[in-house]
Amino acid sequence: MSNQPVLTVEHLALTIGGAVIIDDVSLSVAQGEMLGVIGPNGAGKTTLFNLISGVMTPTTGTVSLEGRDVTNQTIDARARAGLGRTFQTSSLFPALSALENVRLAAQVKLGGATSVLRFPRPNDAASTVARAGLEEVGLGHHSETLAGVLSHGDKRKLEIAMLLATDPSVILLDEPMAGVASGDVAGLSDVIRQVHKSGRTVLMVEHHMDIVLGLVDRVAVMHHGQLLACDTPDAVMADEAVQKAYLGASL
Ligand SMILES: Nc1ncnc2c1ncn2[C@@H]1O[C@H](COP(=O)(O)OP(=O)(O)OP(=O)(O)O)[C@@H](O)[C@H]1O
Repeated sequence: MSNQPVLTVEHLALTIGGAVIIDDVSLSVAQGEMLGVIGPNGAGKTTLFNLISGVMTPTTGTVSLEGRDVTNQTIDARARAGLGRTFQTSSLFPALSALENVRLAAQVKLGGATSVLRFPRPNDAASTVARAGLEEVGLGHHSETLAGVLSHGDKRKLEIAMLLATDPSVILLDEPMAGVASGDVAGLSDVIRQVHKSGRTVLMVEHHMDIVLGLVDRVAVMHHGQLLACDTPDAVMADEAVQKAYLGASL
């Protein structure tokens, strides 16, 4: 991990119909860092991801990627600049195989027409990238399995493989453990750990506190649209304001 910030948000704010959703949030994430984003329901975590990824435009403030202001850039332009994102809801094509799903994502990155071929040439560039992505998330043995019949845990891994096929330098994971059976959580967090270890910068919204605290370098705590704390897991756990935000629940 270097100290060079790869993602910076400064004085980010979003007001909708008079309601303040995000309130003056500033933070920066270093190259190769893994940052967890936690906070009670409705705290603004997903909205923060929406502002970073370009799904929403802030009322004020800026988002910069590798020192370049991308605040007014489209989602696609940010993706081309190296920002990748998963959503809380699944973004898979259930009737296509795991390999075909990742292959489509790879085709988008490689350029040219996207097409779904039942028998793609096995060694074209997109297939090669897709197979590597599936191997990286431990789904190599499921390449011909239809995405729709995979377990929730494997679907999440497949979404990560699709993201990897677009070769992002910064990855936003929005509640990757949502809906995943408890027995699959450890395997999925191993995959996320590996993705991070391979040098990518990762931001992750996650409600499973034990998972977050065990994976990340720092934790950002959102509360009522504000950034309450952003520090190491130990420092955040000891922070009184954070404890209060969780209504006295022990973290
Ligand atoms: N487009 C919108 N219009 C109006 N209010 C919105 C909009 N998007 C989000 N909000 C409100 O902003 C607040 C923050 O929502 P957000 O989904 O970012 O919270 P969250 O921390 O991700 O919550 P959760 O953990 O439940 O997913 C909520 O009160 C939500 O109702």
